[in-house]
Amino acid sequence: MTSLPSQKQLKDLTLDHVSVGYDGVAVVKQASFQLHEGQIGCLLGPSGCGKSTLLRAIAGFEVLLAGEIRVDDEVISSPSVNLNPEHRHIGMVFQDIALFPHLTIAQNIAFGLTQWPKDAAQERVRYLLELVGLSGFEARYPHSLSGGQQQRVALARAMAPKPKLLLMDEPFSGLDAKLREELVPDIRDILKHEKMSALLVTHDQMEAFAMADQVSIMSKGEIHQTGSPYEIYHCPETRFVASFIGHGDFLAATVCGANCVHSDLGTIRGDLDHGFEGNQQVDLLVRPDDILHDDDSEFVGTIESKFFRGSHFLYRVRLVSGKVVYCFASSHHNHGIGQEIGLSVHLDHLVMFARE
Ligand SMILES: Nc1ncnc2c1ncn2[C@@H]1O[C@H](COP(=O)(O)OP(=O)(O)OP(=O)(O)O)[C@@H](O)[C@H]1O
Repeated sequence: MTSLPSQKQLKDLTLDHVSVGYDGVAVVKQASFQLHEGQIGCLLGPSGCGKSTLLRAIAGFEVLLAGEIRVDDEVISSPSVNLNPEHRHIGMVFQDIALFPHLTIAQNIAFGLTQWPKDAAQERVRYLLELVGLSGFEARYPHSLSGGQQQRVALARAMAPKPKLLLMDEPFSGLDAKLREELVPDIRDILKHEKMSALLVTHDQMEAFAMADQVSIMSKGEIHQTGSPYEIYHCPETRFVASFIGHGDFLAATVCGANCVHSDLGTIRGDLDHGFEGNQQVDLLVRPDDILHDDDSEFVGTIESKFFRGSHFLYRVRLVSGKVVYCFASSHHNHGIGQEIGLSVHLDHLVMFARE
């Protein structure tokens, strides 16, 4: 596979205390993060938290109420600057794909290449068709392609003019789960092969983790944390991040010494780097994979409901204290609702927050 000479690539996208809103009311507040050359970033958060609004502001479709957006050292958006979207060299891929139905696949991909010499445009289309695995489809029309194939064409079309940055708004949400699972790593590989900087919007954490180098977690218009998927999962900085990612629950606990807490599920040990003091009341983060079904444990709970997940069950268990936690158990251990099971907690690193 040959690569055409690349044009000037993005060094840094910087969002500096960006506020965006409608009718003067901010729905994105003081958002800051940086995306570096060749990185894939992701805005992840629940519906209505402001992800698309922020993406639209980066694309130039919304005027900022406050803050700055910079590409390299150039301010492209601020309350007094709004560089025209066409001059930002930013490509976009949307959930609804929106290919031109009356154009062939090759014509769709060539759509943004009208300024290119004919030969170079044809070579670019040929290269991209090969890159997205659709060589031989050039003369077909969009309606004759599957949803996944159409989304590959949409990606090729957005990448064709070699934008500095690619913005992707829920690009996989119209596709079924199986197709999504195949397409997400493929698209990541394509972006990485092209060294394309990209920013994805999604509310699906598995998609975010599979695709992105860096994830920004948003809630109610604010970015709570930006970090690698590993940092976000293992070192959540706010309660929201802790509970939003990976079904986190909190156990009431009391610090009982260096690297140890007492809880409803006994004494739990693990690295503790938050500087909490002895006897301090805390909420300890536990996830379903931290709590194991353990017949030998003296700590028991009552199964309130259960969900079959193939290789394992997810049990919802009420502890003696009344607190509800979730735990995984092998699907060979099939317990009934109302039954008591023993539980033990296994944590390497204690993530906790001072009790409010
Ligand atoms: N054109 C608009 N005019 C007024 N309010 C809007 C407009 N577009 C979005 N909003 C509001 O701004 C808030 C953020 O919306 P936004 O679409 O950015 O969220 P989101 O996180 O992308 O949500 P989803 O995942 O559901 O697409 C919501 O309360 C929404 O109702």
